[in-house]
Amino acid sequence: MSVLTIQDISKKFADVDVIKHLNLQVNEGEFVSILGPSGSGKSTLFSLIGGILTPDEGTITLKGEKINSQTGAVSYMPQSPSLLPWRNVLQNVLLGQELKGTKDTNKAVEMIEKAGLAEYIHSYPHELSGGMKQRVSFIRALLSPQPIILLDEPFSALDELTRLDMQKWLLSIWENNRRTVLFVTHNLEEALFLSDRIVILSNKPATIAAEFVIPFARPRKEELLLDDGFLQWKRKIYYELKSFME
Ligand SMILES: Nc1ncnc2c1ncn2[C@@H]1O[C@H](COP(=O)(O)OP(=O)(O)OP(=O)(O)O)[C@@H](O)[C@H]1O
Repeated sequence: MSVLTIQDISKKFADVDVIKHLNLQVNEGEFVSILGPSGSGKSTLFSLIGGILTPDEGTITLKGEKINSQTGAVSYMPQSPSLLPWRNVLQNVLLGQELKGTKDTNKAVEMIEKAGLAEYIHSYPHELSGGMKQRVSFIRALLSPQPIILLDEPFSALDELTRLDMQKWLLSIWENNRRTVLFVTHNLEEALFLSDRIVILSNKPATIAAEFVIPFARPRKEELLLDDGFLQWKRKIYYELKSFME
């Protein structure tokens, strides 16, 4: 069943077409990644879905309801963790639920413990590392009641090893929860490792240039990254991406 349906949306800034006639559907429990050249309109697309921007044309529908220009309908995790500095870890995790009037402290505590952050539950953001802040931010998104989570390059600021740790962690948490996720990344390997489906945006004006259903079984383990099948897929999508950058 489709959770998010984007129908024929277009967006211009001044006279420049940034998104043109873009169609995309995300199904219940699916993990879909969006890959595209820099400046192709990935963040603009997220701002449209999040209601921060209004499309010039087209419709964005969430579970059958039109959400053009509507903020708060989706759960959003930005590139840098936007934790409130005056709230501790538990209070930050509960924020998304509080805004929607549904608070489940026990579940929040359980998730924080599962994330290996039990001893930091009453710590403040300035006492956490970058990876820890991202975990808190992701748990908050995961526990928010909206039907879809948008993740905008959540690991881009992390070093390579922390990034791999975070990918493995996110995957294990997600495979146990199966929330519907739309994920933006520049990193092809990351998209392949995490996703059920990868969508490639064309250069500006952005439209869906190609789409791949990723067949690797779940749960996925780190060893997959070295598997021949994985490398073949990486090559295939790499050439597809490259053809849009030339
Ligand atoms: N508010 C705005 N006003 C004018 N132009 C804008 C605005 N926001 C974005 N753009 C332009 O729209 C295009 C797409 O930008 P966007 O940030 O969505 O791309 P992106 O794919 O997320 O880029 P990156 O991968 O580098 O983060 C760019 O050419 C950008 O300059």
